[in-house]
Amino acid sequence: MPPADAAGAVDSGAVGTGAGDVGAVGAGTVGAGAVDVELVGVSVRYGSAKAPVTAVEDVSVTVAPGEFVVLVGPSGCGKTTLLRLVAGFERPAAGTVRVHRKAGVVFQQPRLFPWRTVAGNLGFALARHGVPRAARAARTEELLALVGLPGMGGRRTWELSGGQQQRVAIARALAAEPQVLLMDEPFAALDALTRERLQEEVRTLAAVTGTTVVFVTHSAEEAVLLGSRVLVMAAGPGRVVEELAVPLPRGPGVDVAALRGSARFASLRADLARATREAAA
Ligand SMILES: Nc1ncnc2c1ncn2[C@@H]1O[C@H](COP(=O)(O)OP(=O)(O)OP(=O)(O)O)[C@@H](O)[C@H]1O
Repeated sequence: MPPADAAGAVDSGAVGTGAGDVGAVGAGTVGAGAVDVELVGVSVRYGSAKAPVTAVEDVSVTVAPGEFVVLVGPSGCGKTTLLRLVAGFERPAAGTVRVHRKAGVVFQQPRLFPWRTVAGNLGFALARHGVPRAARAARTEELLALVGLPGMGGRRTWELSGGQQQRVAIARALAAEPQVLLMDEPFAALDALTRERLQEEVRTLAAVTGTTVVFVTHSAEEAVLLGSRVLVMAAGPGRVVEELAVPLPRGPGVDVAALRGSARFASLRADLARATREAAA
């Protein structure tokens, strides 16, 4: 992801358009049929005209409001490329990308401003989002409470653990009140315990707030735990080859530890592992 996006938020309903596509969609509206994200026949090419690399080819995906869609697949199959398209950081060579509501991005690395405090980082994002100065302190506290860091606004970012920094990055993305959260392997750099905690928090947060999430991971366990739907991709060129619905319970009352240990969870994870093995073959 480009450093220019260090603040981690996409300010408007991002729309990438390619050759022969249709027009833009404004932020803050939900299109007919209640779709938040639409990719139709999308291809992305990198490289030069003489030596093009087709990163993804003819991908069509729709994401409904409140869905938690996870992209999995082997390295190089185009997961990040699809997320970057939705974020508006890439333009398709063919096909259409429409994002009907405001999107925010969380990267693998927190990318916080080290010269600002935690509150300073969030205040910057709130200011960019147009929140008046007088309202920023209260909103900062609300965001910190939401990600499990109440009262931590005065801390320097380099005083925080990796997990705490990533929580701040999630709070920063939430500062713009996105209805669509785009998360690119956000927990990949964290230790196993912190990762599990944040998985549970994001799972609950998405269910409670109704936020739509598109999430990239390499982990079948993470995909099944978080996703209401998992899209399995294959490489060469990148494409979606299988889709798995995950009918597991969600929301604040769910015992996620028990869920992880359940036979149903194990069976879904095995189904996904088989599908990703086949995709990589
Ligand atoms: N800026 C770029 N220039 C040239 N090729 C690129 C660029 N970005 C990605 N690619 C190529 O596009 C393809 C898809 O890359 P992408 O990063 O989307 O895959 P990925 O599934 O997210 O991979 P990983 O799981 O390793 O992060 C790869 O072949 C990659 O080498």
